[in-house]
Amino acid sequence: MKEDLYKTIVVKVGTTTLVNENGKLNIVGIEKLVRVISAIKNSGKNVVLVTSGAVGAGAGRLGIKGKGDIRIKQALAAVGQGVLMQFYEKLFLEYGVNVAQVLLTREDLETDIRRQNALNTLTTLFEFEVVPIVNENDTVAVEEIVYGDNDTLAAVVAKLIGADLLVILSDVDGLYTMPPHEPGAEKIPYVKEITPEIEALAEGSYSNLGTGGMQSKIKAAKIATEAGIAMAIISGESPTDIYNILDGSTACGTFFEPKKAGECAKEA
Ligand SMILES: Nc1ncnc2c1ncn2[C@@H]1O[C@H](COP(=O)(O)OP(=O)(O)O)[C@@H](O)[C@H]1O
Ligand SMILES: N[C@@H](CCC(=O)OP(=O)(O)O)C(=O)O
Repeated sequence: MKEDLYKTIVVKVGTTTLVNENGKLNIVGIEKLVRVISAIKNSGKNVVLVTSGAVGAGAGRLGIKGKGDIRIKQALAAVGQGVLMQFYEKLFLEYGVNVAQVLLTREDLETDIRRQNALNTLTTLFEFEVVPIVNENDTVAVEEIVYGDNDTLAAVVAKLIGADLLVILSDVDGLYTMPPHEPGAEKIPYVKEITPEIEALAEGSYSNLGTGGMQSKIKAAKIATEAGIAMAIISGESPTDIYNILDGSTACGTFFEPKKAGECAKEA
């Protein structure tokens, strides 16, 4: 891994990578991810893991099917968040990496004093060489003040901590010209600029588990690249691709070029 290309990295993992369709945890997938993040951490970089999956894991634990209304989702998240953290704790500890749970709401990141407190906590965790594991605080985030998708949350956190790379792991290995289950869909390997044409390609989620689909990932890419942060969408099945990205490759999944300082975003 190149030492100086990317120093602070945010890795976001979606429910579709963490939880099987039957609601059980994807043990092999989570183990692979934890191993990669631990290796990156041990190479001396700062890493934040933004994890989804609380609602999905909670539904699996209680044997509840379907997404349900907001009240049900909040209760499921309260159950599933503990399930996820217990598993992350166990796996990261095997590699000698300490982790911390950080639950945030949009209000926390949009209120000056609370945003500063969140930043202080995250930078202090870096000083202690801890990997912060972030999720939205679903139990208290109600409709009007919710991000609702962790892609946006991950981009906002990346901007807050001055990250230089955001990697989004999904059940799809990048942005396609149309939802990948449609015949003729082709992967777009490199996005220099997020134009309205690029935005128009992205649709919502087609799975029972995911939230936001490709639309929220492109929204995240806009926030990140406009803040000068590179972003990649890669398959959750191959987290080792992150090593290649850290070595400077832009050939994995879809790579979004960051804007350079002084470059202005074009009006839509
Ligand atoms: N243009 C597109 N390219 C790729 N995926 C797309 C596109 N439009 C919609 N999608 C959908 O976005 C999904 C990924 O988002 P989502 O279901 O929210 O999963 P995650 O749990 O990774 O956040 C894909 O499985 C795909 O069906
Ligand atoms: N905060 C929610 C995740 C919301 C979300 O964005 O999900 P996903 O589309 O799977 O990344 C949870 O933990 O279930």
